[in-house]
Amino acid sequence: MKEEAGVDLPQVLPSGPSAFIPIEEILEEGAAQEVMSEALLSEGRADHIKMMMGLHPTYLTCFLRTHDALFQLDGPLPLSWRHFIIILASARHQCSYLVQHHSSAFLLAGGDESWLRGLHCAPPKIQHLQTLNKLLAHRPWIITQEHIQELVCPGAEARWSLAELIQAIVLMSHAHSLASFVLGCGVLPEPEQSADESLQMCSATESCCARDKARNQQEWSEAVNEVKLLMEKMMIVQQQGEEFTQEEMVTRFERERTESLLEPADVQRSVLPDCFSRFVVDADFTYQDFSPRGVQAPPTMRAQDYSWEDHGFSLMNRLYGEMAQLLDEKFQVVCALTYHTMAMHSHVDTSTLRKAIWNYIHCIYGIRYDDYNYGEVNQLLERSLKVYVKTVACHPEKTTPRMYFSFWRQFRHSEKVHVNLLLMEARLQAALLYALRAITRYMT
Ligand SMILES: CC(C)C[C@H](N)C(=O)O
Repeated sequence: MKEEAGVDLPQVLPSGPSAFIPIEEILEEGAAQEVMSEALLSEGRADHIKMMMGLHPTYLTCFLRTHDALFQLDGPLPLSWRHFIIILASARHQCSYLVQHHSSAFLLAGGDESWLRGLHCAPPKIQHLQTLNKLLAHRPWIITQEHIQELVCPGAEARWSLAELIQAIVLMSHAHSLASFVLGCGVLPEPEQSADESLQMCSATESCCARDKARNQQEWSEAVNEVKLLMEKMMIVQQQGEEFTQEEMVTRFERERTESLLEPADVQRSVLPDCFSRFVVDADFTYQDFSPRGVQAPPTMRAQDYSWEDHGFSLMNRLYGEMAQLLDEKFQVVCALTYHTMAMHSHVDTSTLRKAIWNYIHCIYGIRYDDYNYGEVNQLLERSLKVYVKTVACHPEKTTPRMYFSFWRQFRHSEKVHVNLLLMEARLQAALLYALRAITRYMT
């Protein structure tokens, strides 16, 4: 952690949408946008998540379409159930923002108050989702057709129809990845929510705040050089015409993956507060599996064998057509999102960098692209960025202000939020791919 020691953390922000980003910066970049004004007009105010996403209006429009479809349109599951499923999913990542928001929405939708006492008070049918919830959140590659069968097979007590199940799967994965966004961007509770959790987070920020201002000058010029260096590397990567053997490509993928597994993980276990533990079964189950021989890597899924474009989309299109289209559009928008900027530079082609981030997240989830050279991930993503990305994608509850401020010190906050958008969508797609693959196997 030596390289992080010199990071200056800004003064604590007492209020606003994020503990990491000054409110002025969010308003300046986001508030003028049309989508934000629409949200303000229709609901009287924009919530913190929307304010943060409002930094990227094209994405926000698309996100809201999916979000509205999940909670407004007809569908097999009653509205109160949908909110309850979100509570179960976000509790796995200790995301109090989402748990609180959806607890209120659950009651507003006519949900039975007693369910909020804990999972054991909900009907057995919902309780049966807990294994899938756990696997989707932490180790989706383990999901098999048997998990699907247990829930949908005709003999099963409190059986799930495939249409219901696919909706539940989308809700759970949506919540897990949104929890990554909330915790990765330091989103603060809404004024009406109780602030306990985030207060803890703020005091952590505060405690490592006071630093000597004079040193900033020198750090800034170092940071400026880092951007230049990164842009040079991007040019080199773009011009590289080198061909590698398939073995070499696989080795490079494995190298990245092994390194990512060795990043400091959440070995320290803390006791789960009751507001989450009542919705969580097997709280010790997380991304990493520490077997007696060390850390176990997820098995590889080759994108050529199962990809969103060629397989996942068409299956989802059959089972939950409208959602397949919306998700597809959201994936395309997030992957194409660019302003051609890099910190203080403009007119830059950032595609290699954005692709490296996306592919790194899929790599952490065991998904390998045959035609991608993972050496690029190594060249373009600095270590502190990798630590942040892995933490937010796999253990978002462990994100600290220090991690947020350590990477890309010279970049704009909106660019770090951009990283979070890539991160949450890549994570969502990875989880969906494994679940859909299991459904395909169940159906054939
Ligand atoms: C994540 C960032 C490096 C993205 C960059 N600002 C762009 O417009 O493409």
